[in-house]
Amino acid sequence: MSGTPAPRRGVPGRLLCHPLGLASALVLGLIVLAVLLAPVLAAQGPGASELRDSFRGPSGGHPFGFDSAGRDVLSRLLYGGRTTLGGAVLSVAVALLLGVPAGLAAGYYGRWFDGVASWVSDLIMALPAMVVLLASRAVLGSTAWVLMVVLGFLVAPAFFRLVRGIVVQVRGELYVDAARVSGLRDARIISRHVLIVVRGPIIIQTALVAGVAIGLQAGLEFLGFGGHDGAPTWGAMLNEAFQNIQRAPLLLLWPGLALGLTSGALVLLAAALPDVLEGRGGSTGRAVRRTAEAPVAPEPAARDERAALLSVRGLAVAYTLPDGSDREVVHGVDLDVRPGEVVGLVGESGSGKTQTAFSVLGLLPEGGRVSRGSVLIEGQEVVGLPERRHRALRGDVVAYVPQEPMSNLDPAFTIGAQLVEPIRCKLGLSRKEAAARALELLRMVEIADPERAFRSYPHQISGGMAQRVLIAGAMSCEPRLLIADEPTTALDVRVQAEILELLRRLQRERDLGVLLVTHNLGVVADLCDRVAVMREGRIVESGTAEQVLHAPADPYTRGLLDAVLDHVPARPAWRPRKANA
Ligand SMILES: Nc1ncnc2c1ncn2[C@@H]1O[C@H](COP(=O)(O)OP(=O)(O)OP(=O)(O)O)[C@@H](O)[C@H]1O
Repeated sequence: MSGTPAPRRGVPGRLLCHPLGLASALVLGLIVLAVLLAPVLAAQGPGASELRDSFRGPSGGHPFGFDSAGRDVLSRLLYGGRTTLGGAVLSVAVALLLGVPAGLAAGYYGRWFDGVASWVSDLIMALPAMVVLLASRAVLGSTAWVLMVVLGFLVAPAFFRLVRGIVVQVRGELYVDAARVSGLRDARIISRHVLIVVRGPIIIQTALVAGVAIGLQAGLEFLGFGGHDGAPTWGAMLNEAFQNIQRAPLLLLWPGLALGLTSGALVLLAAALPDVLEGRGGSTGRAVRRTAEAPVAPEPAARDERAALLSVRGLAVAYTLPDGSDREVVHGVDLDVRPGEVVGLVGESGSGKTQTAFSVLGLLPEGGRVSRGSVLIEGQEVVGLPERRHRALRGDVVAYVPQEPMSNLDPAFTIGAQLVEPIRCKLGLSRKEAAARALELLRMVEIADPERAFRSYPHQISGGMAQRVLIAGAMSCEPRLLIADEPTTALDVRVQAEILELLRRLQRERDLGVLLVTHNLGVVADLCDRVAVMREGRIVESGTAEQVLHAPADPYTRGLLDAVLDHVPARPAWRPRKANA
């Protein structure tokens, strides 16, 4: 293995490199610090009032002036922040305590607990939060902290759903099975393998829920239902200021600003956290995960021979293992796809086909990176390309059709919603235009009733239809290169043939270049112009489909072809042992 991986920054380091994350964290940090230091920073106590100071404007020691009762506005803002932010922290804590363990247990164990917990969660989510809060105020009394606990209870399903959804996916991962097989207890598996996956989304959700909690709490207080027994809060200050809006409109500004800044900073922080937690974005080190080394420039002579659409030279992919060492899984792959050409990448399981395809897409899993080599897409080097620019290529120039259609569709959204969103995002169309385009795409992939499919959820359609939907999604931005990773493996034979026919038609009509990852030599013979055979991370043979399938040069390719069962005679019918004797 050549080269050492660049050191990976920690989360604080990555936050410092992310302008949006840094700005929002700074604003939040300053607000929290000011609120915590209220006794030091405030000119007087929050309740200290002098009637002769009523509505007095800003002055030296009182930069925000005085309210209707002659109380210092800045002091009340600082002390009020303690109650407002404290209430949000309490709500979030209750929501985390209820939602996360329940989501972990429901997702991991499933069965009756999942059914009951999901039902309760749906029920709570269906309740109108403001009405429940008003009703609980009437029943439980007007203590604000009690209301915040109720609010935590109401937002707990947000955590439950998030955690459960992720855990259900993780539960089926091979590494979780392996941990089970190796005898690890459930608690250990959850803490070691599952929590690590959900912690990022939980942190992001926490920032969002805190913003919602602050907004709801302020809304209640603004309506006069807060119940902090005279203690200042930003919502109550808004309420008081609103009553005097004619006399001193400026009084509305300060609590409004405090609420707006805090909620805005929380939302922006939540938007930045995915990049920060996954090590994307930022001004430096953004491609650390994917490319630890500067790409090796291709030889000038080789560059001339490189294909116009996709050209891979000397590609190596390495993973950093938990003990810090590196394991190279793809060792110097060369591959070309020209416009209008279908290239099959074949090889047995584990030979490195998917890793090669993911390197082109810039989607290597966590821990994996292109350790050397070059990948040109339409002449543009993508090894070392910042994630933002690589993302721009995905969909527009290169699209991907995955292996398991069902698990690649989000069960929570209709097919239409899942097609429309990326179309809007990538093509900048309005919702209506994007919906029309999605229907056109569904028609293009020969779905019999496109309107119905558009309205359906993934569980309401068949596997073959789901694969057509994914092909429709892949074609939405008219890509020039399609990477299809075992697109028919999960389907029955008849549907396989239909999907292959569809791919063939689209490829021909649009002059698409296709990289078809497969272990099925029948599919290769059916569809591919050229074939590259992979074994243990290396291309052992490549050539036209005719050459490779009919006159294989490498013993490994011959072995693969010999393993095809076409000419093997069927076993004789089973007969009872007695009859055999
Ligand atoms: N996240 C990972 N961490 C470490 N090694 C990995 C990881 N993912 C894949 N590998 C290794 O990379 C090698 C190539 O895997 P790859 O998924 O590319 O195989 P494949 O040829 O696509 O097989 P299949 O047809 O089964 O998908 C395998 O040895 C695998 O163990």
